[in-house]
Amino acid sequence: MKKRIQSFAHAIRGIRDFIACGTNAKIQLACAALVGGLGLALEFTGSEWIAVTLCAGFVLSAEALNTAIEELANEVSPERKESIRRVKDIAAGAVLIAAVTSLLVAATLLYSRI
Ligand SMILES: Nc1ncnc2c1ncn2[C@@H]1O[C@H](COP(=O)(O)OP(=O)(O)OP(=O)(O)O)[C@@H](O)[C@H]1O
Repeated sequence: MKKRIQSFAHAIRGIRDFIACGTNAKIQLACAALVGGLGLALEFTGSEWIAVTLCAGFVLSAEALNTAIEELANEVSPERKESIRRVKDIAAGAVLIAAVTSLLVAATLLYSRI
């Protein structure tokens, strides 16, 4: 049980590091707060809240993994390498996929309200 609690504490510390060192994380959290405010103003339904919560979690998780991969890549290979470029670009691509998907969901939600 102590081990489980420790793992949880490590994960919380990881989230704190992610927010502290990443500008993108702060921007994405601000966007999530904005969408939350919009949801309150527009009185989102239960399924609309589920959709926006999943999207926010999806983007933030992708960004956290991207940040972890960048940190690891910088540590393992500070010199420029084609393989590291690919790794970093693919990880950044994952964030872009999550962000574009979320924007499409947001656009669909807002369109359905017009
Ligand atoms: N060691 C390297 N070898 C080759 N290319 C690299 C290397 N480091 C970075 N790059 C290239 O520069 C880009 C930007 O890398 P950088 O580490 O600066 O990320 P970043 O600007 O913090 O990116 P993000 O905006 O995704 O957080 C990478 O996507 C990659 O194309």
